[in-house]
Amino acid sequence: MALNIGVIGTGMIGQDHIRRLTQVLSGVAVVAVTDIDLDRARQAAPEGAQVFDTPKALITSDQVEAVVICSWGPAHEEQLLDCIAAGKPVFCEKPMVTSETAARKVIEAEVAFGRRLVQVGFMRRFDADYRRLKAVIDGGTLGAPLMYKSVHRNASVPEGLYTSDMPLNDTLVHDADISRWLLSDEVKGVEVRLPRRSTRGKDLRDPTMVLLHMEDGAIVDVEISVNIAYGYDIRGEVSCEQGIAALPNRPATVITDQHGIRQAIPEDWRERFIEAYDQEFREWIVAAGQGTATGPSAWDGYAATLVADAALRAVDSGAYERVTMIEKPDLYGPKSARAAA
Ligand SMILES: NC(=O)c1ccc[n+]([C@@H]2O[C@H](COP(=O)([O-])OP(=O)(O)OC[C@H]3O[C@@H](n4cnc5c(N)ncnc54)[C@H](O)[C@@H]3O)[C@@H](O)[C@H]2O)c1
Ligand SMILES: O[C@H]1[C@H](O)[C@@H](O)[C@H](O)[C@@H](O)[C@H]1O
Repeated sequence: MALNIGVIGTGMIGQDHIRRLTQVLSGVAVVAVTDIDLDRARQAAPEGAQVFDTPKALITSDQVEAVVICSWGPAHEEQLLDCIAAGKPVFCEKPMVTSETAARKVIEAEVAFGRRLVQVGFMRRFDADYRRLKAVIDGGTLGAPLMYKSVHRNASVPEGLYTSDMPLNDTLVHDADISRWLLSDEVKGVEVRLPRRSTRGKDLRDPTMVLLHMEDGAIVDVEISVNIAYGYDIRGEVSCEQGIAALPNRPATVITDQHGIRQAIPEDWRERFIEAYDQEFREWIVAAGQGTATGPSAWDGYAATLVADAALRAVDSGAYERVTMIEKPDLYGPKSARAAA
């Protein structure tokens, strides 16, 4: 029997996830959709799916067994809390929420419910290249990780919708999460450096350099550009005591013509992480079918939110900003990040 899903938010990624849930993956059916733009929801609705007027009506509908949230970050808190109140497994796109207070409310609600329901859309953890990179680090043959370089480049971001805090509370959250996961460690402090602005970014603070200080002493340098023009370029290199481990270049057809010899670069996240998104949903469908969630948790969403908040403070203060986490509830596994890895 297929798991009946309701999708909230039918913009770019909502439509892409509806495509994979209806055309790529099995064991699942999209039976309901909603968006504040109801016309967009109607256009995106797969055949036979009901269009709901509000997220709450969709979440509480008897037809819907599990929910996928693809609305804007600031809307996630209320929708997540409604899913938890309804006891329904929920996949929530990153950022889980956009403030520490909201993140703690989600954690408190899930802990009170007593079972994991939330998976956050940190798809890099499902990417085969990142998984192989982590296996090398965890294998220990290169010794302890000392530094990690995370390069995060978007060709462009939607003007007007992508606002000045978003390099830190929408884009950086991926690098924060993947750093914690790859290094099996928590972030204890954040610094931000602002280079000369790109004129392509107009009013945006772009590019941005962020230093994440990890508990074990490793330092991550994150280089974010959200208007780099040439494509979606994600790089990662871990520098260890006895060697370097890096993400490979993505294989792409080698084109030779009058302009030279070249390989195409993905246009955006949909292309670069297509297999990773498929895999994150394969794993989500299995867990949601059992009434729970695995994968990146509300705790991971909380941790990334704290890093984003600290980075935003660091922009204002120009100083090192500490990240202070609450004690990890048992629901989210071992207290130490290393034991949890
Ligand atoms: N994991 C990834 O790589 C990845 C990639 C893209 C986007 N995202 C995340 O997915 C979310 C959506 O991004 P997008 O690029 O699809 O944006 P988008 O603007 O294209 O789509 C968002 C949609 O949500 C709708 N919406 C906003 N608030 C709503 C509300 N309160 N209730 C119902 N509908 C609402 C909007 O009308 C819009 O149709 C964001 O949180 C973004 O950070 C993640
Ligand atoms: O919402 C998107 C998405 O998360 C992409 O993966 C990221 O590269 C972008 O910077 C962000 O705006």
